[in-house]
Amino acid sequence: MTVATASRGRDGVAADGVPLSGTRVAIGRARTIVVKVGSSSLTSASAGRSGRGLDQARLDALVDALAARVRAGSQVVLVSSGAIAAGLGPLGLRRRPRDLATQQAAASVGQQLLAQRYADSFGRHDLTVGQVLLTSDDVVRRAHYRNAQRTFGKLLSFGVVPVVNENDTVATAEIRFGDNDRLAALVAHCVGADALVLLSDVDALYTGHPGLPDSRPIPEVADAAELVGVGVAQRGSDVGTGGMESKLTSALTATGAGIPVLLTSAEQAAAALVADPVVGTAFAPAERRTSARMFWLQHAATSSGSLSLDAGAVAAVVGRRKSLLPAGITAFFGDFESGDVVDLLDPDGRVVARGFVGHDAAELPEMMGRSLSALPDRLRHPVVHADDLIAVPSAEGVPS
Ligand SMILES: Nc1ncnc2c1ncn2[C@@H]1O[C@H](COP(=O)(O)OP(=O)(O)O)[C@@H](O)[C@H]1O
Ligand SMILES: N[C@@H](CCC(=O)OP(=O)(O)O)C(=O)O
Repeated sequence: MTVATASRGRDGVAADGVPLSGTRVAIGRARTIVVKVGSSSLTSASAGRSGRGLDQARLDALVDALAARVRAGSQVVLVSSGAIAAGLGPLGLRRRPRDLATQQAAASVGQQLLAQRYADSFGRHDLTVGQVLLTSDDVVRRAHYRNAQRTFGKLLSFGVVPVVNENDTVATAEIRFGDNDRLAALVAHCVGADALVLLSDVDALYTGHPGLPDSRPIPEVADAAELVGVGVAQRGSDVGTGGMESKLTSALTATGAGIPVLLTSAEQAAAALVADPVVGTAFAPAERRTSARMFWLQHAATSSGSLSLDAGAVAAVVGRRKSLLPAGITAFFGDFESGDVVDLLDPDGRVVARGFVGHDAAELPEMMGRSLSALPDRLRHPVVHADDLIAVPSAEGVPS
């Protein structure tokens, strides 16, 4: 694994003379910044009556750092986990429940507490917060997405700090994000953020699990390819859900949309949110920003069906960015029409790309496995054109 110097944008020099990558300079100067904090960073064992509970000192320290950034002229959106963790104590639960109904009950109680704590804490800085609870429907459906975008815009124009969480209480298994790391990347895109800061209980991304003696922090990630070989544990902490894998997926989602990302611990929030942040791991934005249409296709849209590809078609579509031709399709599922969104599956059934399909499902039986030249004129065009296709990023190749 290489530990590269990510320096998209102009490099700089921190106050103490340390050279700063362009990514870090951009994060330090971001006008609109989305900050995500995980449950483990807002709770502690000592703060809870039975299990972990909301830790007011930790929450206040985070809010102080965010308020300083607002005072410095930035617009800040906070994506905060912690509703379920905050609800455990009041319900007499010792640990995070596994079943959805009890998680929802805990979130209902905990979100209320969390929102009140944030309102009080930001109030110390004369800042007003606005609660925004989202389900995946709010980003999957374009009209809802634009509605959320307008709401964020209005809140920010009033100088309000939006505090976002998943609407756990009403989200059913089907419409759940399940982890706020992904939600934070989508919110960053939605508000047109200039930077995303992911705050967790670990100070950086490490080459392996931070508990292992050989693991070393990675200061800069210039490209997703550098993550191959990095070891991540899939499970999160006892109170969180995501784990490091979901943070990497979130970081790659944001950088793919041209948004630089800083990953560090909530304890370093003050150092992460100043002008020249030297802490944590900085992920450089991709050189080419994904268009809003393709970002939506890649990360948010629900698919109407799927196409199974043979290995050659996967290599052509994902590796060489070619159009998907009927010869490489081995099966299809769903009743889609031309223009609908479909998932493209590799021979192991993993989603490797998504696209706007160019044919109705009813046309495919006649086309599958055949070359275009063997088809009648009306069917002689790609099943998914290269311009309508996007590979799905994953933190795969990142074994646990
Ligand atoms: N390669 C790695 N680098 C850093 N942390 C890792 C790595 N692999 C696993 N982790 C673990 O991921 C955890 C953070 O995930 P999680 O508990 O879900 O955080 P949060 O509640 O902040 O979302 C850390 O506590 C750390 O032990
Ligand atoms: N929406 C849930 C948090 C889910 C989640 O992603 O948690 P975490 O891994 O701590 O960021 C809650 O508020 O409890």
